Amino acid sequence: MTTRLQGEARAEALAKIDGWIEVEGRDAIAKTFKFKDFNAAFGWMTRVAMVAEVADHHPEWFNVYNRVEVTLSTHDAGGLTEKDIALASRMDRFADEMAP
Ligand SMILES: C[C@H](O)[C@H](O)[C@H]1CNC2=NC(N)=NC(=O)C2=N1
Repeated sequence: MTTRLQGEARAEALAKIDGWIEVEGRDAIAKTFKFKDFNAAFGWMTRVAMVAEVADHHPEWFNVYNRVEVTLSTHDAGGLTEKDIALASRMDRFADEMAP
């Protein structure tokens, strides 16, 4: 069972990902991604969905047109774990690959 990130390990993990904020009142991280248009946003979501399903670790997200608001937390652990950091990294990498 994955354990919640705390203390130094948490700080180190958060330092590895860019642009993610800690959600107030909940042990989770969040980031808003913006794309060229809806197709680009949905294409990115599709790529993320594939790796999320394989990892059995799923994002909470909300999409309108070219914007995707993402929140990551590990429900089973009741907070932020390495699984969230790993998914956040994949999301960032996929978004970078789509940049013009
Ligand atoms: C039963 C199933 O494996 C669990 O509910 C998985 C599915 N996806 C999940 N996603 C997230 N974000 N956190 C979890 O704890 C989680 N658990």
